[in-house]
Amino acid sequence: MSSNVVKAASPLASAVTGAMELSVAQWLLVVCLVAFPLLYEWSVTFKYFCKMAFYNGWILTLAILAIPICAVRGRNVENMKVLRFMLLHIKYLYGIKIEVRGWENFNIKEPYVVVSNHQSSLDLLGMMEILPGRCVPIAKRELMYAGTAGLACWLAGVIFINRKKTDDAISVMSEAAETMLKEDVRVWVFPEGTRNHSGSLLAFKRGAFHLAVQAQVPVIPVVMSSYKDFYCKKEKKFTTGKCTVRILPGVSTRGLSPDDVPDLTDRVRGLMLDAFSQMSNERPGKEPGGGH
Ligand SMILES: CCCCCCCCCCCCCC(=O)SCCNC(=O)CCNC(=O)[C@H](O)C(C)(C)COP(=O)(O)OP(=O)(O)OC[C@H]1O[C@@H](n2cnc3c(N)ncnc32)[C@H](O)[C@@H]1OP(=O)(O)O
Ligand SMILES: CCCCCCCC/C=C\CCCCCCCC(=O)OC[C@@H](O)COP(=O)(O)O
Repeated sequence: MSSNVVKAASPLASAVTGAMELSVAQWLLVVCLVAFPLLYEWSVTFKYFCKMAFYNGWILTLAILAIPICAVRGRNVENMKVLRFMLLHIKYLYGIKIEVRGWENFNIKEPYVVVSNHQSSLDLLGMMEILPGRCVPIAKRELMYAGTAGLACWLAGVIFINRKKTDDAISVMSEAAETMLKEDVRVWVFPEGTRNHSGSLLAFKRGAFHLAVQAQVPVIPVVMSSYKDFYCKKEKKFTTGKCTVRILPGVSTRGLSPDDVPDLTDRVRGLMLDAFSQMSNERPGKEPGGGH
């Protein structure tokens, strides 16, 4: 009888002894494996940091794959296609539905300058969704030093500007005007010049419009709807959601001179602000015609 009791208790006993034999590192692993999913579901903030860390980490990792493919061509705008195809799936990983309107406005053979609003690094998703052929973004110089992503950007012909040195930035953009025409390249600029998640548009810098006037090419405004429903840096919120990207009709710059740039800038910003407000009113749960 007593030997039976000993036998019955032995699996439990050996499990307890086994558990006690776990090293500190193994215990930590067990706690992490249990705590991580619980915390992820329970804390909106924890989820936000995990999703942002993975977003950046995944881009840096994808860049490792992109670099050797792009290196075959050397620094070349055609490499932008490689980056685009590498990044297109991220919206599925994050459950972000992107609806595009106005594709027909990109049906222009000649080069043009795309200007779009800049809410966060997530803009990369909307940008890659619609990026036209032979189109490169203008980016702050700091991005060039973002490890593998910086190198991939350089190989894809991204134009880097030093925002701290206006003269340098202007001369890089003047060079870009020549390259656009000589090499049939389109340029994507964020005229707000920095990320802005205030729910509106900042004042526009004029570089993009000088560029378009110098090259005498149209400006095509692109507006991405507010991410407010699924992403907010301040509240540390990042859920799934929907974003609408609208490509507006091109604005001609033919015959315009540098003196017309302020007016052109205001006109394009006005068009984009109208579209942005309209799209904010269309957000699910909002009455059409209601406020933001
Ligand atoms: C797999 C791996 C994938 C990796 C990811 C890949 C994707 C990466 C995507 C990356 C996305 C990254 C996204 C990003 O990184 S966004 C951040 C970087 N982008 C920008 O900043 C672009 C927008 N900025 C501008 O256009 C600015 O105007 C610049 C930078 C040019 C100067 O700004 P600054 O603040 O220094 O000066 P200012 O604007 O007060 O201008 C001063 C005066 O100069 C005049 N002026 C301006 N321009 C020109 C010109 N061309 N010819 C003649 N004149 C010109 C202008 O009218 C003004 O005069 P006035 O009017 O007051 O008399
Ligand atoms: C070994 C070195 C590791 C470095 C790690 C760097 C982490 C960065 C990782 C991945 C890069 C992701 C590419 C995201 C591209 C979007 C860039 C972006 O949105 O830049 C912001 C810029 O428009 C405006 O800048 P500010 O709002 O003025 O600030």
